[in-house]
Amino acid sequence: MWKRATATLKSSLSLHITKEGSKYNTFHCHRFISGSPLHFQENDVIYPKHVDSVITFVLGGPGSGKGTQCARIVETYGFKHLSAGDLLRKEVLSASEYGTMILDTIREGRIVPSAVTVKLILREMECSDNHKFLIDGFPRSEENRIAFERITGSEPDFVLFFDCPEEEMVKRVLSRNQGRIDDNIETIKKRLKVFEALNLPVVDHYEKRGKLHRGCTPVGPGQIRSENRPGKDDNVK
Ligand SMILES: Nc1ncnc2c1ncn2[C@@H]1O[C@H](COP(=O)(O)OP(=O)(O)O)[C@@H](O)[C@H]1O
Ligand SMILES: O=c1ccn([C@@H]2O[C@H](COP(=O)(O)OP(=O)(O)O)[C@@H](O)[C@H]2O)c(=O)[nH]1
Ligand SMILES: [Mg+2]
Repeated sequence: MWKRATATLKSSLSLHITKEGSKYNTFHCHRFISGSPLHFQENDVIYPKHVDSVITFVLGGPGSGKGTQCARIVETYGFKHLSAGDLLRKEVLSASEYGTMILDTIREGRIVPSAVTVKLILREMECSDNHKFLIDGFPRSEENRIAFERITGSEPDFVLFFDCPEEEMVKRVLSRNQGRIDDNIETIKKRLKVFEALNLPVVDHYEKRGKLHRGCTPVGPGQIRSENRPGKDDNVK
């Protein structure tokens, strides 16, 4: 799966690179400059369809290896990696009016309101010179997905889904050692429930749209195994 997914990414990339007259990063979101408050109007569309960025959503349960694989994709393909969780944690550390709400939500393993998360993602996209984005850990619910698609007026080009046995995810999160407030057994149990109830419907949605590329990462650090070739481990690089 991995080679297929990256080959598709690569060919899409060269298509985009050779497309004449493309205008990357010409987001019509000057209202949303870095540091601005996180307010949306009901009918805001701030990322019009004609913009030629490559958007890849990276989904999977807590500890499935999203962040790890994103770092490798960045090394190899030069995408800009945007981790929704990292952006939310950064917002907590800033003087944001939403800091307390975000922290409480993360502590309880729930999902932050879509308007806040979408705004943080778009703010980063706007500031980047890159036109290829890996959006890691978002959308986490159908509500997230619908909000992103409504506000940006676009769908992702690809969706990568890292499948991993629950037991392995729990083991990895408990030994992650990043000092995260939600990496404890109580919160993990809640996150896994939320993942199943709210995130898997997003995965199903993109599978039906033919955009989903599945992989699994239960085989050791930095490795990924293709579900199409069981037993044949495949280094990402
Ligand atoms: N294939 C793998 N095998 C074993 N451990 C892994 C693998 N991929 C990632 N890890 C480790 O598991 C933990 C969670 O990985 P991470 O990439 O942060 O997952 P996610 O972003 O999906 O929560 C990290 O400590 C990471 O080093
Ligand atoms: O789009 C998002 C991404 C993350 N989160 C919150 O941030 C936490 C940590 O997310 P992250 O992606 O960092 O966790 P991971 O899956 O990588 O362990 C989640 O459990 C949610 O509470 C959220 O509300 N919306
Ligand atoms: Mg992560």
